[in-house]
Amino acid sequence: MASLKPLAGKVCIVTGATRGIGKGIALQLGAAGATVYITGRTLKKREGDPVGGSLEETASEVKKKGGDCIPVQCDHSKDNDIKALFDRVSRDQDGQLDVLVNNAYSGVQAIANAYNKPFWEQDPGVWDEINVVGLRNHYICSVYAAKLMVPRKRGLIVNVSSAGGLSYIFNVAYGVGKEGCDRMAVDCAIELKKHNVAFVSLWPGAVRTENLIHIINEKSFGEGKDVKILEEAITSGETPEYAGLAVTHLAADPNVMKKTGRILIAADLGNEYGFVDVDGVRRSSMRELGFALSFTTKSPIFKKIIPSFIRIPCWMLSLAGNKF
Ligand SMILES: NC(=O)c1ccc[n+]([C@@H]2O[C@H](COP(=O)([O-])OP(=O)(O)OC[C@H]3O[C@@H](n4cnc5c(N)ncnc54)[C@H](O)[C@@H]3O)[C@@H](O)[C@H]2O)c1
Repeated sequence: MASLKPLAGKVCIVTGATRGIGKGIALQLGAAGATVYITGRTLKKREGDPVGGSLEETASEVKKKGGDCIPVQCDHSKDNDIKALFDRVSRDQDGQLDVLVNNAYSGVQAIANAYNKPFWEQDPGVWDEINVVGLRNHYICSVYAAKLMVPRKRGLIVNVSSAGGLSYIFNVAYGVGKEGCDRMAVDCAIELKKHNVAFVSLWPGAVRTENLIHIINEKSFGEGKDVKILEEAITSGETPEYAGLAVTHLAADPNVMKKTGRILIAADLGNEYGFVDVDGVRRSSMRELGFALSFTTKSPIFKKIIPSFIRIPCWMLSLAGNKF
């Protein structure tokens, strides 16, 4: 009997999947029936690691959800490791790669440590901590993925980005990196379109990852009203699997090429495809007027009184970038 799972027979790579959003995406792709290659530097569980997470643990959880998961140790700051990953997938799968999720990120702790410090007071190395894995590596992975996808005339590449690509959040190196992720999706999509390969940028909302929860417990962001609001947004935020549901629905969408070259907000995809978070919560998009006003004015009343279908159009959102 044919499998009913929507991604049966699809081959996916999720980079940086030992924990956090990468793990959430791997779990959902696996549950949807895909063969999922996951990458990271840590193969086995490390005792005493305060954040935790390993390739073996993610692979075992993906398998429990019924997916096929292949862990590949890969340091995404090393070009040779990245090339070896794509060589392996090509060899194993006879050149088939359907989905690449560029998610690996090494900057979360650095961002927290530098919170509220202007760029000139930060160690300039923070740029590399954030953008070598979080931007440069995404480009290199995309080159190798496109080499596999273009001849087969199908595929989907997703950059995991954030609203930091639109306007200032956290720090300069973060925002420039996120805007780079978004622009990479837009520009690569122009060149890939005639080959029927889609490239999008995905903005999750605040996500309660293991790493961020650890950082909050350690008080790495410091103290103060703004920190409290940030911490509340994270602790009540999306589960890491919500971004996974977004990617899974995109990967299963026969019309995904209509979305190529665009920035997609995870909660907008939840509304469009009709999914809620794995904890049962309907997530709000930053494009919902009530949500946006409540967030900017720090007053929950707008979210309560303005219906969620009243939305800010995307063209108006881009004005918040304020670059002209
Ligand atoms: N957490 C949030 O609230 C949130 C919201 C929106 C967007 N995002 C974005 O999602 C992405 C993932 O963030 P996260 O919060 O899950 O981060 P995280 O720190 O929890 O996880 C990052 C993953 O990348 C891996 N990694 C780091 N350096 C690596 C390297 N050199 N080689 C291989 N793997 C490496 C880590 O081991 C881990 O598996 C980032 O682009 C982040 O900006 C996060």
